[in-house]
Amino acid sequence: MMAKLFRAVIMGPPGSGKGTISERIAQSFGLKHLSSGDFLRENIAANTEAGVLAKTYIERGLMVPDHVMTRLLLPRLEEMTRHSWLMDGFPCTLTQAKALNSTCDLDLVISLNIPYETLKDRLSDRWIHPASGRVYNMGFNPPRVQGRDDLSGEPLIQHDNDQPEALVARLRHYKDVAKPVIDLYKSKGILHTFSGTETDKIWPYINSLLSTKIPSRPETDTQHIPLP
Ligand SMILES: Nc1ncnc2c1ncn2[C@H]1C[C@H](O)[C@@H](COP(=O)(O)OP(=O)(O)OP(=O)(O)O)O1
Ligand SMILES: Nc1nc2c(ncn2[C@@H]2O[C@H](COP(=O)(O)OP(=O)(O)O)[C@@H](O)[C@H]2O)c(=O)[nH]1
Repeated sequence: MMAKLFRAVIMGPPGSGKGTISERIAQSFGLKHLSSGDFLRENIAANTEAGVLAKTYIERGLMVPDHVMTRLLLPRLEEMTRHSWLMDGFPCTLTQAKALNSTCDLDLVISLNIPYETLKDRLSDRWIHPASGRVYNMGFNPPRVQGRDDLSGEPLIQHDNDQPEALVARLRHYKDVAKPVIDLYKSKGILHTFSGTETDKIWPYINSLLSTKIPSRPETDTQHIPLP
């Protein structure tokens, strides 16, 4: 049992490997992987009031407004008093970061810095199982059966906004909104940036950093657990 709970955030542009690396961290260190996208999808599927509202933005390829995100996520994080967690996809604006700040003290922020050409190649080949958010890449981690989710066997889809035409605008938007968030975490001394073109080469550095911060594996439950 770890003496202190560990709270971390992973940031990076679309396609930088946040989800992929989060899963590895969750498996290796027992942190719960919390994903803002998964949480939104669950609220949409459950037809909650916030889910219905969020859907109207997501369907148009827009970010969900800050006040909706914070109202949805912060109460859930406050409930996670007994768990160490890694948050993927939140905060992504300064307003969200300040709101998170007032709820908990983060121990560490991982920022992924991946070249544009790499993001473009990865995303044009990203396939998603919409119900679970499980992600595949035809070269890097292909499904066992082409076009089908490994666990459910259901069809995989591609998102229009993963295609190169939409990517430039998404990246520009990410850079604009993420910069003040990154500056905030840098000023707090908790930011760690990793650059490269291959997740398998970045991973050992993240692994060894976390090994110095999290001495033992805190929980036996290694599964990805979306927020309740
Ligand atoms: N922190 C957030 N603030 C506002 N909107 C968000 C946030 N996180 C997620 N969303 C919205 C916008 C996304 O289009 C949608 C799905 O999120 P997500 O599953 O993270 O997919 P994504 O494809 O946009 O991200 P990425 O490409 O970085 O994996 O939810
Ligand atoms: N070719 C390749 N694909 C990768 C690598 N790392 C992740 N991917 C794939 O790239 C896509 C984006 O990764 P993902 O983890 O979803 O990134 P996120 O958008 O930041 O959460 C997915 O299809 C991954 O399977 C890598 O090192 N090489």
